[in-house]
Amino acid sequence: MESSRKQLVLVGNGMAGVRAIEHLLKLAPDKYDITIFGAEPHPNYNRIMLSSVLAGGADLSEIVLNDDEWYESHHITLHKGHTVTEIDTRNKVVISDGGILADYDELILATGSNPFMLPIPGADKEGVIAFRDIKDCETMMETSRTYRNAVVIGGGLLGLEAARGLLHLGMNVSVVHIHDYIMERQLDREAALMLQRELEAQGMQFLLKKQSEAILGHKRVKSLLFADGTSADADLIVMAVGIRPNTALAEKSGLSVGRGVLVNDYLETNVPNVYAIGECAEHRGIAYGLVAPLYEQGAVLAKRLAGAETNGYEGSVTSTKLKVSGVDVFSAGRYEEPAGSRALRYQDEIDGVYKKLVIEDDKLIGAVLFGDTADGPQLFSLIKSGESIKGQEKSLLLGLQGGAGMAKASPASRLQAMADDEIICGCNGVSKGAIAQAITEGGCNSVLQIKACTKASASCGGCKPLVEGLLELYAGDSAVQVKEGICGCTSLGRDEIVAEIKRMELKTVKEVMNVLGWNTEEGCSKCRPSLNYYLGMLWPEEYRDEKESRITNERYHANIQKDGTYSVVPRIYGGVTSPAELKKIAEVAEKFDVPMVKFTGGQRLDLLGVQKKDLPKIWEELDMPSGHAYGKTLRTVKTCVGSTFCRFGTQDSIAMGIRLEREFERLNTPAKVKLAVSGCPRNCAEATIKDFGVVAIDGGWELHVGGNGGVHVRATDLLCVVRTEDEVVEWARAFLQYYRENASWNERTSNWVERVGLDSIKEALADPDERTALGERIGTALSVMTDPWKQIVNDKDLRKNFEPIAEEQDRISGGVTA
Ligand SMILES: Cc1cc2nc3c(=O)[nH]c(=O)nc-3n(C[C@H](O)[C@H](O)[C@H](O)COP(=O)(O)OP(=O)(O)OC[C@H]3O[C@@H](n4cnc5c(N)ncnc54)[C@H](O)[C@@H]3O)c2cc1C
Ligand SMILES: NC(=O)c1ccc[n+]([C@@H]2O[C@H](COP(=O)([O-])OP(=O)(O)OC[C@H]3O[C@@H](n4cnc5c(N)ncnc54)[C@H](O)[C@@H]3O)[C@@H](O)[C@H]2O)c1
Ligand code: SF4
Ligand code: FES
Repeated sequence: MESSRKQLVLVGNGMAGVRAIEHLLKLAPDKYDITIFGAEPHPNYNRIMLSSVLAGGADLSEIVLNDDEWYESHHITLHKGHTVTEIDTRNKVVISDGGILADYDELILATGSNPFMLPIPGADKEGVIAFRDIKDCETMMETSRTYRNAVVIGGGLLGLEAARGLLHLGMNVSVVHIHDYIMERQLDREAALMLQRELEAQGMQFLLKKQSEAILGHKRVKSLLFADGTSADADLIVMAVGIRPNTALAEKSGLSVGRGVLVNDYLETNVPNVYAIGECAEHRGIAYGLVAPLYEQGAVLAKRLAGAETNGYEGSVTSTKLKVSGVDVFSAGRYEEPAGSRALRYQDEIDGVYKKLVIEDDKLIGAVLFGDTADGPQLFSLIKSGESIKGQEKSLLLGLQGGAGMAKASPASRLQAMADDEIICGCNGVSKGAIAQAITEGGCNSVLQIKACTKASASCGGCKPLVEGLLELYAGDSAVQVKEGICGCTSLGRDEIVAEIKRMELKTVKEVMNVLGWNTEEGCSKCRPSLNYYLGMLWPEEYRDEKESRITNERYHANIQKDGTYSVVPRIYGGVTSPAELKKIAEVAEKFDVPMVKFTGGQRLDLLGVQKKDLPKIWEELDMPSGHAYGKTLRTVKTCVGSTFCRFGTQDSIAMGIRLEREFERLNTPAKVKLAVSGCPRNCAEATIKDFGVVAIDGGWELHVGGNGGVHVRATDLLCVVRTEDEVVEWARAFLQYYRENASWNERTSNWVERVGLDSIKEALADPDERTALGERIGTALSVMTDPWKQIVNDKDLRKNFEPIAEEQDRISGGVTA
């Protein structure tokens, strides 16, 4: 039987197009058979969040907006990885590069934009990319593992967010900008200079007034040459110099195209039954590059397609917020003072606050805020409403005040006066009405619940003050301040989870998720390994470790390398080996054709480039304990030669190091733990950048904690000075157990010590009874830990996990990666 539904085809599986479909499904769920083509091999994801992924604030798996199941459950045919190459508007059919044909009654084009790539010589070299999609994000993360110098061309929103992410990844980052100050499309000079200073303090370098002329290098980029003859070293160049609406398909198909595909207030193009929305569309001369207007367009188009009444789309006023942690920047409307306007400025160089309001005919037409952006959402709503702010200008500049009238009103009465369809969360297109409904009818009583229910505040976070205001307005006393959850699956923080696991004696990951009301069925790559760790830490003797909740390296007890091979690092206590041991390692390396044998920074031998299938055989032949170079556990104890051989040495650092390594090998810890022992204050073993560092002094030992030699170098804090080797071990046991019991999963001691403060740790460990109790608990944990490779080598079933077929199954079923 032929379907009575009309055929709707969407080209472009991105934020604007899919949002329109979501609206349509609510308005007219049965009207259309829907087919979506998407050039990217992913379901619809939140492009905005790519900046957060790069900066370490989110995982790629967390940014999916509509997963494959969503398409299936709404009977949408999704062609992922298919680019539509032709539209036959006469016969109403589209054709993809893979040869798929789809008839349409109505067709939506939502093809987004292409990043603009400067057409300079060398722009096609390896290492020159844009920042637009998941692939670019992955390339940057991958590149940062091998290369040092990154150059971002373009000091706009995208360029600065990319630069911040690359800094987080440990690269040296220079931002090249063509003007004499950054973000000139959103900020005035004063705000831009304050921003630049702040970003420089974070480690970013700026090359201003630079015209890029050529990219040099053989196959891969080596440097960027400027018109003034100077150059910058570059292993990676990210171009962030603006975007161009992606109109090629529309143009080829005979649609009218200006800067974007031309549309009227109903998002109709010049060809009947063909619509365009999102960044590819041009409406009243504007092609937008932010999501809020695209969502507004999507809502109008959905009404049009559903046959519901709509006044059409009349254009949008936009606001932006830079998503860089530690920096608050907000800009809305006209910031550049057009003729006939007046500006009010407030600048506080001590606290780093700058505010500027632009006023025309007694109306607020623009605002720039730096350092204190709390009033941003309210100022933005005044800009949009166009109401008079006469007499209120100064109070608005210095902070919103109470009184009569909208401009003077308190935030609560201001929110009350807003229309229900006014958008509160621009990033996710959530209206005041939708949030109010979630609170009054949906029972949400915290910002986190509103986020889970409506997506408001889930992206840039700029609307959070408004969401909090609405919560206060509608939930009153029942509103609860909930701390940020450990991930998007729960609103509970680490301490609450650990306390509840203990109180209710929860014993499995699944049980914790069920009992504590997880909002996802399977959890995610953040909460699953965390829960696995907390359960193992709390119930060392009973808990059965869940392999599937471990990160990939821990599941295979080996570090996966960039080419998909693995590494083997046998344990060499204290870094002291013997000719016989070296011979054995050499023979194994030769026998299995190991491409590289290398000393690690922690004084161990690393066999690199090993195939997964060979891992059990290599470990069997080595017959040495695992060096645990892959896990969140004790890695190595680095030692100097100490008093046995060194003329400066006051104590036997080698013996101390070996003792500590034998004591704590295999210990599960929240994050990796590195130790070192130096035989005198010259500190050749670099103990003061380790998680637990021991430095010999005359008549005793200094114990140092919380050091880190990685991306964010941190020198240790002195915990205490002790006299004997036994005391060193006693304090090490107490410190490590206290860390195990109180830090969050994946939190290095350096971050933990900073967070909780050294004094609180000293206080907790000061009491000898408490140290003994902690020592006993770590003893229990250590007593149940076994060598993983001994176990695998002797277990036929476990060995099967390393066979190629298991590998393929694992790839298909997916797992946690980190
Ligand atoms: C890193 C980054 C951070 C950002 N941050 C913010 C922010 O904080 N706030 C904000 O408001 N905006 C932000 N933006 C901009 C925002 O992401 C875009 O405005 C928005 O994604 C545009 O939506 P769209 O659907 O029009 O285009 P897109 O999301 O780009 O979707 C278009 C899709 O169509 C596909 N496509 C193109 N041609 C074809 C074809 N012929 N056949 C099939 N598929 C095709 C493309 O592959 C793409 O997947 C950011 C953008 C980036 C890159
Ligand atoms: N937080 C946010 O809202 C956010 C974040 C990222 C991206 N975006 C959006 O994504 C789109 C792309 O962002 P964008 O920053 O690339 O675009 P943009 O057009 O806003 O900024 C590009 C910047 O590059 C500079 N530039 C141009 N040519 C240059 C050259 N040859 N050398 C050096 N600098 C040069 C420009 O002066 C400008 O400041 C925009 O629509 C933006 O709004 C928004
Ligand atoms: S730390 Fe002191 S004892 Fe150890 S090698 Fe250096 S100088 Fe010698
Ligand atoms: S405005 Fe960005 S998350 Fe709401």
